[in-house]
Amino acid sequence: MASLLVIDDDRTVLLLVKKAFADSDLEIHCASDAESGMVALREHKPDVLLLDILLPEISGMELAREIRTIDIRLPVIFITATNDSDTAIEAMKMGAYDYLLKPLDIRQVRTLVERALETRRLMNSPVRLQEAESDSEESDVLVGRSPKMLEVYKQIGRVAAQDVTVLIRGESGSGKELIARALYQHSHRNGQCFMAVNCAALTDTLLESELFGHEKGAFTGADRRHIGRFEQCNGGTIFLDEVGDMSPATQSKVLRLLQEQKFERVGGHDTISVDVRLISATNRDLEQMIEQNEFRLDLFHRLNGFEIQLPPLRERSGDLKLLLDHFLKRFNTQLNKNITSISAEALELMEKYPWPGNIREMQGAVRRAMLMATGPTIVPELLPKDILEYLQPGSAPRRSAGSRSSDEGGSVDLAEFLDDRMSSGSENVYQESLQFMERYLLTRVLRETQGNQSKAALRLGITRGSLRNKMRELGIQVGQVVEPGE
Ligand SMILES: Nc1ncnc2c1ncn2[C@@H]1O[C@H](COP(=O)(O)OP(=O)(O)OP(=O)(O)O)[C@@H](O)[C@H]1O
Repeated sequence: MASLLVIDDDRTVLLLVKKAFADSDLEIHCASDAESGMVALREHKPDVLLLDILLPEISGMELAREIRTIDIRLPVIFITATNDSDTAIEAMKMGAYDYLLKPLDIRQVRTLVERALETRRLMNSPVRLQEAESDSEESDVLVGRSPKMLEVYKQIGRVAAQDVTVLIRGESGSGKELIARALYQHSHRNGQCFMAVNCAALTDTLLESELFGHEKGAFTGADRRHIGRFEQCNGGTIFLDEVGDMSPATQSKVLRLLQEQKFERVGGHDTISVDVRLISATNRDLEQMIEQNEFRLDLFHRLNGFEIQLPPLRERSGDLKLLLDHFLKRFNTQLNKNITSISAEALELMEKYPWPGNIREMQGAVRRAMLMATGPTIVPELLPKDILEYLQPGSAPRRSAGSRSSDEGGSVDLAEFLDDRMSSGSENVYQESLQFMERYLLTRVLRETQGNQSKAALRLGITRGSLRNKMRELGIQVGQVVEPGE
């Protein structure tokens, strides 16, 4: 379980932080002075530290320096009451993750701590190349021993320790982020920060500010100075995912950063120098984008100090079975299941399917099949429709009135459904569960009444109109069969 340590003598801060994470399972430890803070740090080994810059006996900055000798990767967020830029700059230069101004804003605390936790996770969970059979829960494993993946591993080994930019190319879901993390972990910067930014996930303005930061008042809503990722990650490694999605303005700024290691915050005049290694990734055809003037050729050359081409899953001969075993093992533990095998037919279908979404798609398919399985074996019916339809169009099993499936909400599957929603991080579990149960209830009663809606409404004790509305809302159709709809 992730944990947070707060070192601050101000009780209102401690209370606010506790309130901010009251609904989460984040473990929170508090200390009100440097000495007990150090004891708590050694004892609890937190993932993120919130540290008051003005402690009674020793300044937070000095304490942070000491802490870095114990855990150099610990993201430290300073809490300060003064909005003077010197303190902020000094803190950032020391390698602080970010800083928060008093009075604290609960949402800001939450967002920043969550981001810092994600950074910590990326830095700390090692990516192992799969050599042995063993699987450790703590690390992400790059599974695969196909000749093409062995070539990728060799390339990682060749380039990781060199301080050059790396461009990872490959289809969506093929593992580009895992490769970036493996490069980082095998580099000499592995004691420093690693941050991942998805360029496609943010609007142009937000991305520029996310990467380079902004000054207070730079644009509407910029109510304080924001330190960008490049500044936060000085000395470390930044992974720019979907790099083909940057606007021309951001492309120019990243180019200058790569040429001179310098930039200005949005709306700022000070030039900031940083030393960051850039790893980027894309699934887009950058050469074509260059021809169409959508991507800068000079930036392409700068990003492409070394290129790693990640093959799609369908070209990794033999790896599908290894990945399957890996996911079975992982999800059996996560879902508390005991699925031990896959039928020959289901394996054949999976081997023939081209997996356009690559490993991410396959991982999702295996997880879903395992959630739905009631026996120890994965059989074709448990695979997604796309896979069944690919080889035998029209063959995806229709769920007849007599069949039971988890989509129908069989009561025995409610626990599994909840497992799925909770582990997916859904924040709408109540509504989703109600719908799941309603779908089960309605399909079950309609089946009993052979699709007769008047009789079903009577049995349910609701009006025909309400039943019809509910059926429409839940996508339940009554024909020859009663189908729950997807
Ligand atoms: N070789 C592999 N072995 C085990 N798991 C893998 C492997 N490759 C990818 N995965 C898993 O598949 C999922 C997708 O991987 P990842 O996010 O690295 O892909 P990506 O290429 O960066 O995707 P996108 O293009 O959408 O950003 C992740 O959960 C990752 O852990």
